[in-house]
Amino acid sequence: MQILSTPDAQSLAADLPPFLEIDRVSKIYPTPKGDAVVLDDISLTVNEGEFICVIGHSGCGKSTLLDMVSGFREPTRGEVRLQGKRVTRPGPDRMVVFQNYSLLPWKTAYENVYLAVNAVYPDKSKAEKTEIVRKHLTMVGLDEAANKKPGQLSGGMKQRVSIARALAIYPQVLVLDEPFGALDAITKEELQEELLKIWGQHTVTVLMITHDIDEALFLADRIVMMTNGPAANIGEIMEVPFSRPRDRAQMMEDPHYYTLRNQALDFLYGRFALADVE
Ligand SMILES: Nc1ncnc2c1ncn2[C@@H]1O[C@H](COP(=O)(O)OP(=O)(O)OP(=O)(O)O)[C@@H](O)[C@H]1O
Repeated sequence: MQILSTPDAQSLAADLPPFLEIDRVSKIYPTPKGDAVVLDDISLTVNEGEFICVIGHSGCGKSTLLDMVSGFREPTRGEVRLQGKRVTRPGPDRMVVFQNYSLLPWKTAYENVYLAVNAVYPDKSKAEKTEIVRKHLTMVGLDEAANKKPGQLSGGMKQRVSIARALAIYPQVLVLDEPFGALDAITKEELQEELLKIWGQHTVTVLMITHDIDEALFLADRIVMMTNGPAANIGEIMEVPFSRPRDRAQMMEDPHYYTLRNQALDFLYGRFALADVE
């Protein structure tokens, strides 16, 4: 506040590009039956440090959209910019956590994280890299399991390793593609709380796909609700007004919670319900 009160600082802030911009992005896949327009003219601006959840029916193009932020796919039209710089390929400033963990099965939890840190920070000393790995495994509560391989870990523990690995790179943006979709309800709630704690400690902007409205309401600052494909777009953006740190029980006692929940349900199962498929 103080800093922005000087005219110079004000004009500096005004000159800065938005943190993350999805600017009139469309994605068209060529198919044997002709071009398939999956996403049509999507625009979204995300502030630094925001937590965004994206919801929408299966196949509407959520992964395609976030893949264009992570750089795994290129927009057919439009562009994604991070701090004014066009995204054209994956990079360590944007880390992704998938539902299926994608850990190397023959490496321990420690080694999985170390490999990523070593690949991005080859010039750091071994002691520094070890410190980063240890710190992030501790952060996700995995000190004890550091020397176990993925096959010896539960689904929740594997996802903790994936999150530690992504954050150990110190990305600016963390893309989470249904990270808790395969977990049981209790583990999922535990990991949601840990994710919020970690997000509070790191300066990281999160974009997360979920099918779970309660998860989105608990985690997000804004929920981006997508219309159905083909040619999907953003149908509505819901601001989630609950203060942080959030307390799940307290939130669920707030009548406003149910108003928002019903609004999201109405969007998905009323206005944008999927037609019955034969
Ligand atoms: N490489 C590709 N070529 C052609 N079509 C594709 C390709 N990749 C994805 N699609 C199609 O694009 C559409 C959107 O897929 P996408 O995986 O982005 O959806 P989604 O909303 O993430 O789905 P889900 O919630 O089931 O993961 C789907 O109809 C899918 O079949």
